[in-house]
Amino acid sequence: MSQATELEINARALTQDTRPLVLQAKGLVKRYGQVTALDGADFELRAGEIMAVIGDNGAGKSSLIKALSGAIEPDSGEILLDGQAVHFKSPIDARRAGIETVYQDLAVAPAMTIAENLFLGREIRRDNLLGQWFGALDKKRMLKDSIAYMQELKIGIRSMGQAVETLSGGQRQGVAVARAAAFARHVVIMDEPTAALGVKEGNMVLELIRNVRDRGLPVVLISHNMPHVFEIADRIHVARLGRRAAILNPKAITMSDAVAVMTGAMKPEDIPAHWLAN
Ligand SMILES: Nc1ncnc2c1ncn2[C@@H]1O[C@H](COP(=O)(O)OP(=O)(O)OP(=O)(O)O)[C@@H](O)[C@H]1O
Repeated sequence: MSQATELEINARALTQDTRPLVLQAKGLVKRYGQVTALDGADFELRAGEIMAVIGDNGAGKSSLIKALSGAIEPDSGEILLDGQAVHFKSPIDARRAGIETVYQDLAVAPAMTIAENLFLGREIRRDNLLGQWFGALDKKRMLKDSIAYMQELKIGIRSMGQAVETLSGGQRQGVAVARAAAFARHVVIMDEPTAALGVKEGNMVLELIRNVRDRGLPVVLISHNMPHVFEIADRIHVARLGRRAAILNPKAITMSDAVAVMTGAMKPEDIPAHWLAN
């Protein structure tokens, strides 16, 4: 082994990330007839990080995220949450396990208020006979909790009683992110959360994603927007041909380096060691 390589390996070992793995996938395979969407895909997410997932069209990003969030069942491979094997048969299973997903097409109910949206499907019942027998809702408590969540995430919305349809795109996305952050116990997955937004609104959502991470929830962020990825990601998972081509360190590379790995212009075996994240 050359001295340089040995030094590089030692330097990497010294800075090895020791934060626990929250979510992990090993060798996921998913076939649709003749098409192999996932071809032995690995994935990892550590506590306290934002992991961006990038890849060309058809690279298997959505299939990976769907497997992690219970929307599809892989044909083979393993998913581990906090080191324990999990088998999600539906998105409800993943939610119960503490994984919340925010989809691109905004799963908010426009005619309902912000507070109602935050608690949609998880309403708090009154802690008395009316609640127990007739399912009466504790609206006061939900309103109070909504205000607290939105303040914690620094989302500036004046009234929680406002219908979501009266909000801007960025604010709506904020409601969807806040809901996920409020209920996720382990992981928040976001599929292109800034795709439909203008510059200012996109930046607001990026700030929100940082707040979610800083509150202690690791985030998986699928995005085609390279500047956003480089602005916010701690590490970058590159999906290619149904596999993980590399985990890159955004602080050590340029956007065109990432694109080279994404497109295959840079082969995984040729990637310089200093481009890689621990
Ligand atoms: N339900 C499905 N039926 C058949 N083929 C599918 C299905 N879902 C995905 N595929 C195929 O699997 C491959 C990977 O798709 P996937 O959507 O995971 O990629 P992606 O990286 O998210 O792409 P994009 O950026 O275009 O959304 C593609 O060739 C796609 O056509």
